[in-house]
Amino acid sequence: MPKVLVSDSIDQAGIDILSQVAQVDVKTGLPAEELVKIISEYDALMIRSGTRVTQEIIEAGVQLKIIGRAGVGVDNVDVAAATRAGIVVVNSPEGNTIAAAEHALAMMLSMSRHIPEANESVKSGKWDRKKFIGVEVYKKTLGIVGLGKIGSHVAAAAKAMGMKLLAFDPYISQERADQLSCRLVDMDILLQESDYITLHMPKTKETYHMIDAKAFDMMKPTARIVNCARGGIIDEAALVEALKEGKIAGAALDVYENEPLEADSALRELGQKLVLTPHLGASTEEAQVNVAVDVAEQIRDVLLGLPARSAVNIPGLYPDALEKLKPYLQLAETLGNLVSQLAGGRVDFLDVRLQGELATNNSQPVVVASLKGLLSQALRERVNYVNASIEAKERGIHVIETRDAAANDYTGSLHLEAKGSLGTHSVSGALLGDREMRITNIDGFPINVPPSHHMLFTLHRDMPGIIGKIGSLLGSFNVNIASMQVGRKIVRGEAVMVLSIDDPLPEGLLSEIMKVPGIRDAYTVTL
Ligand SMILES: NC(=O)c1ccc[n+]([C@@H]2O[C@H](COP(=O)([O-])OP(=O)(O)OC[C@H]3O[C@@H](n4cnc5c(N)ncnc54)[C@H](O)[C@@H]3O)[C@@H](O)[C@H]2O)c1
Ligand SMILES: O=C(O)CC[C@@H](O)C(=O)O
Repeated sequence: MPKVLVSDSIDQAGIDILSQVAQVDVKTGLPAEELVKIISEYDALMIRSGTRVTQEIIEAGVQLKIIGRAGVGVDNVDVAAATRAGIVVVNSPEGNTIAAAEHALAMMLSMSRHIPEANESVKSGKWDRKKFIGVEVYKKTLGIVGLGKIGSHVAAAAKAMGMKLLAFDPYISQERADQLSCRLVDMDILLQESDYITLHMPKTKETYHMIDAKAFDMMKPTARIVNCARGGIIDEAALVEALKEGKIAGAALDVYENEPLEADSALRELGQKLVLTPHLGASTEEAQVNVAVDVAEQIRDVLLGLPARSAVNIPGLYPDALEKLKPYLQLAETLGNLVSQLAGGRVDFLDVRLQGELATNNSQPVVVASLKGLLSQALRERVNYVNASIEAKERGIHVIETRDAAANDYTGSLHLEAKGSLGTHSVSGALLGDREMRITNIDGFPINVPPSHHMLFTLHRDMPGIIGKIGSLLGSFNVNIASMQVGRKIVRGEAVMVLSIDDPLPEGLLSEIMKVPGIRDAYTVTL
């Protein structure tokens, strides 16, 4: 039975799903050194934001097949290292959207009405009403940075509260912004015109310290900022200064550069102007069930050999889409493997031509499968759907993808051309009746053969007697021919012969074949 380690607290609904297929060990709060020591026993790791999955942990996880992040942000996982190691990383992109959006709104309102301090004051026996005069959000301008899933929900709710909306998101269309009633502006305008600013983008090189001293200088002295996205987007030292100097009126933070927030952080000293919560954006009962179930189901599926629907490092596929694509994936792997054996050496360019229905659907996995097949000769079981693209890139293989939606004789077909150190070779293939694979072309010669485990290909001159000679030669070495086909472009010109044979060619037979008059080349392939 596979083993799953759950290293952060996860809703029981997720544990129940995992327990159907695996032994589940829940060990929360492990120090990194301890995790490195035990991870080699596990096939899957399930985390929230509390565990940092470093390269060291990934390298120690020799059995790991999947890392599941019960939440959105995977910035606590070294995804590049996981990809290199062929480990799928999955998340739950939508499970906590509403929870995080509602938390941002709650922060905005509680900051505006001094709810944390008023609550503390009443509980300490006071009845102070003058101290807690707040401000309304109605008719105020809200600047939303990052108009993705959470930002969009915030926009809809804020609009309903009567706020005017600005948005900055370099990757969002004008049309989407219009749908959400947001005026798409550049960041400087958003900083200058907003009464409230709420951050909902990922932490990237681009967004790290995006809100720095310069940004605070541009903001209104009455402005308030909320960060329920990621620590590090706001420069905390600059925020402390901006609040102390009255450059802005208030801030509310759920996330921090270092979590847990240091006990002596200057942020803890800022009183009423700053509302702090300990990364609670996703902490609702509903969201915790959503993310736990979403990620546990994906871990279960991957352990059962099925694909994950929200993998961040491979193209995700829903089961029905996969069911349709599966025979093509097999075809692509077979053709990739075949063309690499025909190429016989280093491949520098792989031209992947998708035709018919393959050109119109989400066929990125077919390209990945072609690369997996191509690299399988060199890397064997080390190459998989997760790392095939990265391995190809690291080997300097340029992939050119072309699509032609016009159907030929088949509903969908695939053509691979490999250019390498020993020349150029190409293969085409298609499916017969949805499932049966056919090789339909080799190096420009039309054929129609099912791939088989052992195959012999010859390039020869199309002339009488040659097929008989090859047949007798194989018979004299006791090699049984399962099927044989010849493909030619013109009569008595060049031709290819493709033989499916029951066993590998015995030693010495290939050189005998090469001696047959008219044979230009001969090679064996194992698929
Ligand atoms: N506090 C929490 O507990 C909590 C919970 C859930 C999500 N989050 C965080 O909230 C953030 C948003 O999550 P989401 O689900 O909405 O993600 P999303 O991918 O749906 O949206 C992110 C948006 O940010 C935009 N963006 C990227 N770079 C940008 C840039 N330089 N400037 C402006 N916009 C940029 C993207 O175009 C996208 O529209 C993430 O950082 C996520 O980790 C936090
Ligand atoms: O695990 C959590 O509670 C936080 C999750 C949140 O930060 C996310 O990115 O989904």
